[in-house]
Amino acid sequence: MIIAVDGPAASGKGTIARALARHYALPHLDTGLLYRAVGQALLAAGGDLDDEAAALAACAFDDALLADPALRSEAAGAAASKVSAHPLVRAALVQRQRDFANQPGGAVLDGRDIGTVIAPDADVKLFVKATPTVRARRRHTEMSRAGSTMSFDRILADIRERDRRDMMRATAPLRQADDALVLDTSFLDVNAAIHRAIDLVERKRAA
Ligand SMILES: Nc1ncnc2c1ncn2[C@@H]1O[C@H](COP(=O)(O)OP(=O)(O)OP(=O)(O)O)[C@@H](O)[C@H]1O
Ligand SMILES: Nc1ccn([C@@H]2O[C@H](COP(=O)(O)O)[C@@H](O)[C@H]2O)c(=O)n1
Repeated sequence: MIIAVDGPAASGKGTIARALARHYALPHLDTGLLYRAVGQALLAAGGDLDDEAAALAACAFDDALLADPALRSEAAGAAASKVSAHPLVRAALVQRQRDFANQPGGAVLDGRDIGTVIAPDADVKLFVKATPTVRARRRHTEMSRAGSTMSFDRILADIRERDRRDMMRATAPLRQADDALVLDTSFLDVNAAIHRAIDLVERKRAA
């Protein structure tokens, strides 16, 4: 079974994708990490995030980079959002993601274009969303716990900017697949969101 989980930043899609992978004993790929690694590799090489050729070269990053905790930072997310708009970068990362999705037994992938581009024939597609304010509050809590002093307002502005960039880009923009099931987590805690996701998968499988 292939499960595609898409949605905007801090909507909870990673939390849900990991839980679904555990529940169904499937491998999981956080595809955002790939774009974060490209951005990080490019910056480490002194490159410009707007330079598509340099960003393409950074797609050959060392996989050890995927374990770097620095990839989880807001700065890495913002860099990822910029390099991910380059069509050549997206093209360079497609096959790796499709191979992961199509492995025997299936997989869970989360990102922005899983249900629309990477795995358009996925058995189940979830589109996870929450209001920008709720997402910013979650991110603020997460970052404060990790020692960050970034203000709520700044995080909210970053989230809005990332949404705009991800939705407006020409290639593989963030959008809900026509056959995706929507899961709004704005008023659900983590456990309730996970239960709802499992329920949606079960209903889809039974249909
Ligand atoms: N339903 C929920 N209620 C409260 N907090 C949540 C909920 N879902 C996730 N969180 C928390 O919100 C933060 C963002 O969640 P998560 O990393 O799953 O989002 P994401 O959509 O994968 O983000 P990104 O796109 O940046 O990778 C985490 O700190 C997570 O623990
Ligand atoms: N399938 C994907 C996944 C991610 N991106 C871009 O990467 C940025 C970081 O993603 P996170 O999920 O780790 O927050 C995100 O803002 C997107 O620009 C993508 O384009 N496609």
